[in-house]
Amino acid sequence: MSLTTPTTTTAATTHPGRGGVAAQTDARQPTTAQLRECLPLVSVRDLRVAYGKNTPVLDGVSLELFPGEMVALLGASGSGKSTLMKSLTGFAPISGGAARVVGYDLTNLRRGQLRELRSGVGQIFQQFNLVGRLSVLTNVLTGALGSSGPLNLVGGFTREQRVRALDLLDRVGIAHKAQDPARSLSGGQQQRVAIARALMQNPKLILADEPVASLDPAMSHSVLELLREIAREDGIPVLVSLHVIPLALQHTDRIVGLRRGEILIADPSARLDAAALAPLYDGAPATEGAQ
Ligand SMILES: Nc1ncnc2c1ncn2[C@@H]1O[C@H](COP(=O)(O)OP(=O)(O)OP(=O)(O)O)[C@@H](O)[C@H]1O
Repeated sequence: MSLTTPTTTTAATTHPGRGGVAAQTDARQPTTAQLRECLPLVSVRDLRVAYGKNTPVLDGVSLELFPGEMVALLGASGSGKSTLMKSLTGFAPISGGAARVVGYDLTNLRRGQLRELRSGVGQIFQQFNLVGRLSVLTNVLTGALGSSGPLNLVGGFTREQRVRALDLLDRVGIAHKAQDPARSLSGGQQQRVAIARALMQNPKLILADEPVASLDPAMSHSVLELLREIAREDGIPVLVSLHVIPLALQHTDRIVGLRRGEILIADPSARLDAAALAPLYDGAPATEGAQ
């Protein structure tokens, strides 16, 4: 199926948080059923992660991510959200279960495959992780290093890479800042640079660990909208951990809720509300947030 030319309407475009406006369907978006026809790009079964000899941080977690969907990972502090994200790129120790990520079997990687896997996964972090003294353009270009080798930063990037990086900056709305040092940008702009850098990798999957935790409400909405647009237009699944429930309800297709290392909730966002998500936080409404 083509994710760029779907013809039917979808309930996955519901935005329950937008002033109570009734769901609008968008004929350009793929339906959930269409997405499910694709093979999952992430398939995790009964995943168990334990640091050393400690009690497992994740125990029996199963999860699939399909092309084009944006999925929120919710849960109280310490529930295992970052650990789950890290485990998908081999940064957390898997001690049981099965995990297949963008075609690689994480429990049975051959030599060199971990680097290949990581180069196919775009990662977005709360603190943007840009090199502040380097230009915005160079920061985006560094996204190409995983596939073309570290010497390129010294030897220079190709004209094609520069054109692509500028196109990506245009796409995220900050091409006019291309030559500015990254540190001179606002937090929201820096996160857009980080997203452009991730796209420079030609990722098959994007993992965004609390990408809006340092941003004001308006910026949070616009960054999440950008990520959702990328998921849909490029067919890239985006897994995003969030602490603000209304943002998750408004901007994602599905919500996966962790409590103490186990999945408690896994439902389309349109079928959930703050009350349904309260058990993730042992009933405390602390994370409903004001955004
Ligand atoms: N490298 C590590 N070594 C040992 N324990 C760890 C390590 N990383 C995380 N943990 C533990 O794993 C548990 C889950 O942590 P994790 O960071 O995944 O939670 P989280 O849901 O992302 O939390 P937060 O929302 O606060 O970021 C915590 O008890 C934490 O102390």
